[in-house]
Order: sequence, then structure tokens, then C-alpha cells
Amino acid sequence: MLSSDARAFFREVAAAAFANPFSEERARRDRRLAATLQTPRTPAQEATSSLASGSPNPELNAALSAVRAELDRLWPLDLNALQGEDRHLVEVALLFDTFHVFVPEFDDLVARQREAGSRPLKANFGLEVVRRLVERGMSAERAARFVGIFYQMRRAFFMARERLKGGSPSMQRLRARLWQAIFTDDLARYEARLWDRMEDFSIFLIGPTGSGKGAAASVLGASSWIPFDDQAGRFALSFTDLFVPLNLSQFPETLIESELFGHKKGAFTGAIDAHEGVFGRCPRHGVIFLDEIGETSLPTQIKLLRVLQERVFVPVGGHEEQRFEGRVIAATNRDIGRARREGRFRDDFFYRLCSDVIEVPSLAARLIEEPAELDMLVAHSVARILGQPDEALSGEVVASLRAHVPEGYAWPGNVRELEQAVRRVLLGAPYGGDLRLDSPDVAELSRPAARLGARIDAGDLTMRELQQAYCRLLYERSGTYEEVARQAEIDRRTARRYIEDEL
Ligand SMILES: Nc1ncnc2c1ncn2[C@@H]1O[C@H](COP(=O)(O)OP(=O)(O)OP(=O)(O)O)[C@@H](O)[C@H]1O
Repeated sequence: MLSSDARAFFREVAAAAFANPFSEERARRDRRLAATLQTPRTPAQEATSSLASGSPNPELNAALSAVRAELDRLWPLDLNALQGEDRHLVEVALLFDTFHVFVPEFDDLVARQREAGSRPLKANFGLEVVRRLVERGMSAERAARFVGIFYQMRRAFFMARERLKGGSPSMQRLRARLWQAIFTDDLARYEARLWDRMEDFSIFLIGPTGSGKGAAASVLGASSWIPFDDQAGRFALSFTDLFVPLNLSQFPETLIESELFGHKKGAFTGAIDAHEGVFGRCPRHGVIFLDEIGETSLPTQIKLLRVLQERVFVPVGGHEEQRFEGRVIAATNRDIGRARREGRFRDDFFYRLCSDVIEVPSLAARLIEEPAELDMLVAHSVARILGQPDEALSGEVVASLRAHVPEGYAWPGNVRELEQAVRRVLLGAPYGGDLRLDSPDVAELSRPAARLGARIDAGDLTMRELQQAYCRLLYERSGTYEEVARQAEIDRRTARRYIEDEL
């Protein structure tokens, strides 16, 4: 039995430990947990804190050392001696502690495996994780499953931060949504029931061209479940083999079926050798990314619908059905609602694809929320182009873009356009935007009303900011405080204070 103080503390730990690390809720929970730790720590707690995490986050370190101290108090700990909520709470605390002890090993494996490619590397520390959990009363099977989940969590965390730069609220929400698509919003339920059922939850990514749908898909692809083989002391396969992308718009209709499902030798004129399609190449728990799905023909949609429903496919010219045990992520930058209304995109296919619809925000909307995101993206692009970061050069590129790109520019090509702009500036030519000013997109998002609309869409305005932005919008149009006051039905002084920010 836990004391009531220990139970209250472990409840806080459980709430924080299992929350989405990119969510507002997690930040709130961490703050609460830190607040419960305001009591001075013993030298022993101080000593264990740096040992526990390898993390520079002082709040997390404080929480970890307190959890370790509470667990030590329960030593020798046998989960089976506890029941009900107490057992659950102590188990979560034990997992929280164990996870953080091994974070450096998991991170090192992620980095090395990325370099090594397809060959799964040894991960003997996984056996130590299992031993540690089994020693405290967990079954070996569950312990091995947690090794798999810990690895998955570190990959998801690492990839979401590395491949999707940007600190705007929209980008934070995107990372939180991706995490949720991997682990659901309840890690305990995920571990208990869903970890090997996620294949059935297709994801539909929508967003304008170049905004990062492919990057988001690759985060999901690198983060899916891989079983830990505790006989061999390694994971069953390399995460670099999990992601199988296919851009559907790159192939003529006659070749699409073969790219998707493969073909047998001699299946059609020109089929000199057998070919394996993406469905055949995708391993169990892998992810197929079907880009530009909005452009697939109706017959292809029907074939894809069948694989999604029945989980089997037949290569062109073959007879035997093959099983597909991966997950499908589809993306489009087209107006899919319109395609459905016009009968170009089947409703049944749409519904089968959209267990989860995730919207990737436009660059313009992100820059309105957080202008400094430009600096971050430019620094990332420069580092990619040069093979290493260069702060001074990045600063020059940002200065040039700020000087030449018109205020409120729509960035119709989004991050892809920005990457080209960076290259252009590095070559010595200023970039003033893609001046297809007849493009409705550019004209549209450059308008103050559309910018305000984007912020309302993002849902991050306070009432005061909303009123202020609206008054400024009216002022830009009319040019007089009187007119703003008349239209907004407020007095002239209030209108002026909103516009001049004197509130
Ligand atoms: N948030 C981001 N941080 C860093 N790089 C990004 C981000 N978003 C996109 N990129 C980069 O921008 C480029 C374009 O992104 P991506 O190909 O994922 O766009 P997309 O939305 O799939 O485009 P399309 O609809 O045209 O297929 C890629 O090089 C990608 O790595």
C-alpha cells in the first residue's frame, strides 16, 4: 500500500509521464509536477538527478530524482505485491525512471542506425531494460514490449524535431498531432491494446504544396512500431526500411498498378523482369506514403480501396494474393472536397483513408504567428546546403529576405520555395518573392483580411488581439479613426487606442 502522499505524488508523475511531449497539456503537467517538488532536495536526490536523465532540463531532472527517491523507498520493489491503482501508479513511475535512464542509449542507437541503413544493429542495452523491469515484477513479454515503445518514442521525438523545424503554435500543434497519430492520446491504452493495431488507422495529410506533408509523413514512417527481439538483443528491423514513399503523379496510368502492387515477369509487353511494388516492399508495421493521392484515377482508387479493406493484393500478371500489413499515409495539396463533389474522388475511398486527417500549415500562416520561424528555417536550409550550420551566413540570408520579400508575402511554394530562395540569395541574387502576382494565392494571402483569417484559423488570438487586428484592418481600408469607429460600433477614442496599441 502506498502512503497517501506517495500516491498523490505518483498520480502527478503518471499524468505527466504519459502525456504527449509536444502538447500544451504536457508542459502544464511538467510545471505542476515541478511545483509539487518545491521542497528542498536531499543530497542523495541531487546526486541521482544528474545520473537519471542525461537531460539538461532542470524541471525534468528534479522530477526524475524525486521519482527515484520514492521508488527507492519502496525497495525491494515487487509490482505484484501492489494492486489496483497503486500498482498502475508505481508501474508508470518505474517506466518513467527506466526510460530516462536509457534515453542516451536509445538516442545513440537512433543516430547509429540512421547511418547504418538496413542492417539492424545490436541493442544489448534492451536486455538490461528487460532485466530491470522483470526484476521488479513485470512479465518478460510486457517488458520487451516497453523496450519497443521506448525506442519508438525516442525516434518519434527525434524525427519530429529534426525534420519539422519551427516553433510557431501551428508547428507545435502539428508535432503534437503526429505524436497522437503514432501513440494515440493515451499511451496506456496504446500499450495495452493498440501497439500492433495501428496499421488499420490510415492518415490523410492535407496542406498546400511544399508545406511539409512529405516531411511529416517521413516522421510517421520512421516512428512506427518495431518489435524487440530479446533472444538476439536487437530490434527486428531497421527503422530506415519502414518508410516506403510513392509519388503517384510521377507515373503514367499504365504503370501505376505495377508501381503499387508489382508485376510478374512477362505480365505485359516490356515486363522483362519481375518487379516488386510498394505494397510488396512495405514490411509488417511499415508505412506506405502515397503522395498526390488527389490525382489518382477512379480505377486505381478502387484497387487501393480493396487493399485497405481486405489487406490483400495481387501483383499484375500474378494469381496469388499477398498480404499487406503496413499502414497507409496519403497526402494531397488539392481541394479534396471539390474533387469529391465533382466525382473525381470516391467517397468510400476518402472515408477509408481518413481515420485521421492532419493539416500541415502554410508557411505564410506560420510566419504570421511567429516571424522568427523564418530565421529557424533559413538556418536549417543553410545547414542542409553547406553540410554544417553557419550562423553568420544564415543571418545574412535572413536580412536579405527581410529586405526584399514584400511584407505579408504569401510564399505560395511554402518551405520548398523558401529553400530555393535561400539558394538564390547564397548565389548572390536577392529574392523578392515569386512574382506571379496574378496568382490568386499570392494576392489572397497578401491581403490583410486573409492574414487575419489565417490567425483566426490558427485559433491563437485573444479577444483583445482580435479586436485590435480587426480595427487595424478597417483602418488600413478607410484610413480614418472615425470610419473605423462607425463600422465597428465603438467610440473613436477606443478605435484609436486599438489601432495605436495604447491599451
Ligand atoms: N517544418 C519544416 N522544417 C524543415 N524543413 C521543412 C519543413 N517543412 C518542409 N520542409 C522541407 O521543405 C521541402 C518541401 O517539403 P515536402 O516535400 O514535405 O512538402 P509537401 O507538402 O509534401 O509538398 P507537395 O504537396 O508539393 O508534395 C522539403 O525539403 C522538406 O524537407
